[in-house]
Amino acid sequence: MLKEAELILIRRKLHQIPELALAEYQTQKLLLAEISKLPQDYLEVRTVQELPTAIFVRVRGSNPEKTIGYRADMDALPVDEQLRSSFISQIDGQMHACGHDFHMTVALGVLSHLSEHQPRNNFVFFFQPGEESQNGGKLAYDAGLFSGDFRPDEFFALHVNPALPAGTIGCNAGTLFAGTTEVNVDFHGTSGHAAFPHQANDMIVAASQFITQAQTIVSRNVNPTEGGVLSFGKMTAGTIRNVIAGEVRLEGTIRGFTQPMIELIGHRLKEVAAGIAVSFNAEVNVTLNQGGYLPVVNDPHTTAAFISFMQNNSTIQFTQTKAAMTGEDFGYLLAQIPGTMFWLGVGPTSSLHSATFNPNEAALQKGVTAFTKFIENYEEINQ
Ligand SMILES: CC(=O)N[C@@H](CCC[C@H](N)C(=O)O)C(=O)O
Repeated sequence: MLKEAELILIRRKLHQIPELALAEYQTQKLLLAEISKLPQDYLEVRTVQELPTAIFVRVRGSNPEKTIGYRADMDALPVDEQLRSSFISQIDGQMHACGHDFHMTVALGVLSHLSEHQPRNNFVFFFQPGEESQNGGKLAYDAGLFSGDFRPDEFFALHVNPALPAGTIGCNAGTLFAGTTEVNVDFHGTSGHAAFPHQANDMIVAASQFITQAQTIVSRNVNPTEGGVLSFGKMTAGTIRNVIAGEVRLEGTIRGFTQPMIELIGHRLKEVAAGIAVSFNAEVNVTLNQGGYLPVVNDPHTTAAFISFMQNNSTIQFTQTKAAMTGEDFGYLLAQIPGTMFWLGVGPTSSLHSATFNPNEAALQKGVTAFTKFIENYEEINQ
């Protein structure tokens, strides 16, 4: 079984090679190398053409009644790391700022335990490309990659949480994460000389009005007791200070805890865009893409068992959480296969997706131990 120092080393190696969605080639190579070092007696490792950077590992149970799935996402973000360490990202402008290096390492730790202690049930580990975008979980499911021996009856996954102390497990029944929809808004007007605005159609002004009006959707259209989010994280416009920009693109995300809420925000966004198009005599196109980012809804049965175990184990710090506006394409998998997503505390550190996100490595071993203990107990109570 991987020791704590080995887990930390693997995490640091992964941290140095953060790759974007569906391009996790070095990451896959490193994981395959680590998996090949484990006892192979009960393992079957699979890579597939349909999702080339994914890895599936099946652990054959001794007396199986079901197959338990465990998913760890692999991709990183286009964030320029601002930390100083001996294991800083070696890929310019890319960083594991969402903790997926932790997710993969904990999965390897659990897998290494099971490779030495054959479980009663079968397990399928899914190292998943493309969580931050491209919905790799949905791609895998829709391509039929969870079929036959590789079909889990239940699915588990974790996400690191900088607001919880390192090693603390957090979870709640029902909705854990919001559903999200990626939104692009393209403005088409007419460029021109900065000195002759009356001869151009300035899309920076139109987009600015649009953003301001769009902010009233959450404050005026969303029921405050239900909540919703509309954030634009990227705006692309212009080339130089003295040329009026005729084209602008906004890229953002819509979040809500229910599908109707996500649809309401998307619908109002289109109405605001139509109004801006009329008032600026411009073309404004809104594109929405939800993909697999459905709300993450924890199954009552698996989640009750998970919470009960974590709450009643004196060696584990557990906290009940509330639904968060983070998104996850694990929501798509949980809509097909019942299961539980939970938080692993890695704090204190700065927020997920920040360039100074520096999760506490003490959480690695604690995460592995908590989940392996849960599995042992889960197999006993389900005999
Ligand atoms: C845990 C986490 O941070 N997940 C991402 C998921 C991205 C969803 C999608 N690409 C979108 O932006 O809508 C998140 O940003 O919450």
